[in-house]
Amino acid sequence: MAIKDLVESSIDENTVTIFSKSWCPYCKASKTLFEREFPDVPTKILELDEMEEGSEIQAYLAQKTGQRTVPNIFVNKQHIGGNDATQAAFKNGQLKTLISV
Ligand SMILES: N[C@@H](CCC(=O)N[C@@H](CS)C(=O)NCC(=O)O)C(=O)O
Repeated sequence: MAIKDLVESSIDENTVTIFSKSWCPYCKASKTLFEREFPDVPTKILELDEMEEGSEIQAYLAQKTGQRTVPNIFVNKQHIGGNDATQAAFKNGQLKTLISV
């Protein structure tokens, strides 16, 4: 599958999509937040460091979102951003609202 299709289908087919790296502490914090607060919400986690196409996916995401770092998180097809943005969106209630859409 082309990189663009892989990324776009992941975003389209899951309520929450987290582009992550397995060793990344910010990614761990975001994954823990979704596991704890939204355990029943369909969530796709792609560990880019464990995928052959990981670097290409990261490059495509940078082009698509302007964000080069992981985690790079989407909720209901909307780009949220990294861990800082995700934690802030949780605290102010936006994350719950977006998930419920
Ligand atoms: N403030 C960012 C920090 C993200 C960050 O620094 N991520 C590191 C990994 S822990 C990263 O993406 N480094 C570049 C890379 O791995 O290519 C956030 O909240 O998401």
